[in-house]
Amino acid sequence: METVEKIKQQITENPIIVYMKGSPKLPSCGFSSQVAQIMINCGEQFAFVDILQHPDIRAELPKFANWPTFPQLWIEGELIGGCDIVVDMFQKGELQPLIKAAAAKIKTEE
Ligand SMILES: N[C@@H](CCC(=O)N[C@@H](CS)C(=O)NCC(=O)O)C(=O)O
Ligand code: FES
Repeated sequence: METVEKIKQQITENPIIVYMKGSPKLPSCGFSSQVAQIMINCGEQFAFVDILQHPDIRAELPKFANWPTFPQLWIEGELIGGCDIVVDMFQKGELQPLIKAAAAKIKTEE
């Protein structure tokens, strides 16, 4: 499958997905670690892709997303942002409702 198709499939099939360096349990970069910690804190399941294991996605996603860096949080097929934005939204209490709403939809669909 073409990389862009793979990305589209991932963001469609996973209502909450983080593209990051390393894994939530073992992040390979402080920015990815911060976002993973916040996601864990929100208490809902989320998917992740370790872009260090997927150089094709690392190369293609920034073009597709029009966002140059990692991590990237995507909710329901839309880019929410990187580390700065996620931290800011979390601190303002704006992230949790988004996560909860997306997670609630997953639970209803099951
Ligand atoms: N200010 C950024 C910090 C993230 C960042 O600068 N990421 C860099 C270093 S980890 C990056 O992804 N560079 C491109 C790459 O490594 O492919 C944010 O809010 O997400
Ligand atoms: S890997 Fe060096 S700043 Fe993220």
